[in-house]
Amino acid sequence: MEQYILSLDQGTTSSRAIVFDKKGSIVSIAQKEFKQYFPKSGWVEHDPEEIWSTQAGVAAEATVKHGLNGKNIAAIGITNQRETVVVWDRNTSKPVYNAIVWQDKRTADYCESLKEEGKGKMIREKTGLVIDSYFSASKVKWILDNVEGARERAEAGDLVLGTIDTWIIWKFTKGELHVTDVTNACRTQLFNINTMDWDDDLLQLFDIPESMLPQVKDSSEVYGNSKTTVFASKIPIAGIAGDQMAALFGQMCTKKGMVKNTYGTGCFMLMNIGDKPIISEHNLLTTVAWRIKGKTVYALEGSIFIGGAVVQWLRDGLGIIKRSRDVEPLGESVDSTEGVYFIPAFAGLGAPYWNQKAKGVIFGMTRGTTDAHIARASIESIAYQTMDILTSMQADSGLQIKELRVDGGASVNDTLMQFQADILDSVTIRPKITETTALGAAYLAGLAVGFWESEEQIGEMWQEEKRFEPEEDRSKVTEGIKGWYRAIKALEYWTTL
Ligand SMILES: Nc1ncnc2c1ncn2[C@@H]1O[C@H](COP(=O)(O)OP(=O)(O)O)[C@@H](O)[C@H]1O
Ligand SMILES: O=P(O)(O)OC[C@H](O)CO
Repeated sequence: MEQYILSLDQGTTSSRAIVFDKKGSIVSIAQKEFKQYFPKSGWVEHDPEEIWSTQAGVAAEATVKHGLNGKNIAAIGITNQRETVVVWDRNTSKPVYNAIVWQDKRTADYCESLKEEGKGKMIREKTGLVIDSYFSASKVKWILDNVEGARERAEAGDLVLGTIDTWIIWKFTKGELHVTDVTNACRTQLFNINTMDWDDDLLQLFDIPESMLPQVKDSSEVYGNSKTTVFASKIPIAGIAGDQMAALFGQMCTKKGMVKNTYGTGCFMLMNIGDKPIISEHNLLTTVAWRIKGKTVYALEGSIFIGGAVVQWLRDGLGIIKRSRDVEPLGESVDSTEGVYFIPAFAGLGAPYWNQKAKGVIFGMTRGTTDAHIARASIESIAYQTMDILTSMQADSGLQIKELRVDGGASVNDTLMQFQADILDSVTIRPKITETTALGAAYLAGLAVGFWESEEQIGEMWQEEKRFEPEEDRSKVTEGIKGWYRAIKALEYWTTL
């Protein structure tokens, strides 16, 4: 009976399931969006039961669609939106509150107070992270402090916590497994990336009982078998990774110095830095990329808040394009931006600037500026922001980047990809399969059950679709970069006035 790997990709706005064959090709996809809850300004929640029902639904749909059943599935790999956290009762499996999503800012003041108490250095050294409401720890503390009876129940050992991978596996195994992997654990802000274990000081600081924590596993191993009615047969669950780390693996960035950038709504860039964590001096995060057979690989990570979203703004805010893809011919209709720079800091500036007060600005307009120049400057802004992160990564790691692997919705834009190659002076490569997140989780699961034999074998399957070589004449590019830094400086100055 033909065998496949089923990859479950539980994202921020939708649950997806993709079936991969032995060649690493997609044979079937199913996707379902679910509801976003915004109970107050800055709060973002998901219903954990809906996360589970949509995920289970698409898992069955993707399998059946291709005429398969559970017996055709050699293993399940799971990848997920990171940091989002659920607290539930270990006896009834009922969540005590909605999942608090990574974007949720309700604990921002509490996090500020930790900074003021001078906890930043200790937390950075232990976790590789900055203090921020983005991570799970302060969210769990909020639930324990604000949901009636939660703290008592947690202290009595009745409540458990989990990132979304943990929640899905709990549901898939009917509460038999309470596990996570190192990539998800390291985004909770409770996990020490040096000792690779939960950290007592951090548990004490955030006031979270140890009994709530899942067991931390490798990213590729057989954790247990599925036990639900979704599939009649038992299927090994054999791979787990947070979505950005799964994408790094799916892009086969398995050697030190390899980098991927995902161009979605925002952009997430990760660089493989090998087997030792480097604490960033340029405001990047240090994170675990994966652990396979006990061997840990670390990554530096930088995120851009507004990436492809700038194109959505051109479409929905300015109304100068009808569909996202129209940005490309519009931007291509002029040879250059003619000195126009757009910094789309709609939600402040992320790494490496971390300027919360920054707002979007357009500099350098003349009477001759048209929608085409603005469109071109928008595309260039995505590439310039990416350059800023890569520059920091190179400085932190001492490694010179020769190629960038790309994926995500905006990576289909050839103008953007060529410009990216030009300003980085690095080859930019788009793979044949841009579903790299799901692919990474499939690879991790497939490796654990012997569906694929080795990383080397997988590396041979990985195929590029198109490569963009950098412009040889550097003069125009250098001028352009200088202008970007002037624009950034001007914006930073403006936020201090
Ligand atoms: N041709 C294009 N050029 C530039 N950006 C694009 C293009 N097509 C889609 N996008 C952008 O890609 C983003 C969607 O990418 P996707 O990977 O699906 O994002 P996410 O996973 O964050 O939802 C949108 O912000 C959209 O504006
Ligand atoms: O679900 P995505 O693709 O928006 O990814 C979310 C990230 O994991 C948040 O850190």
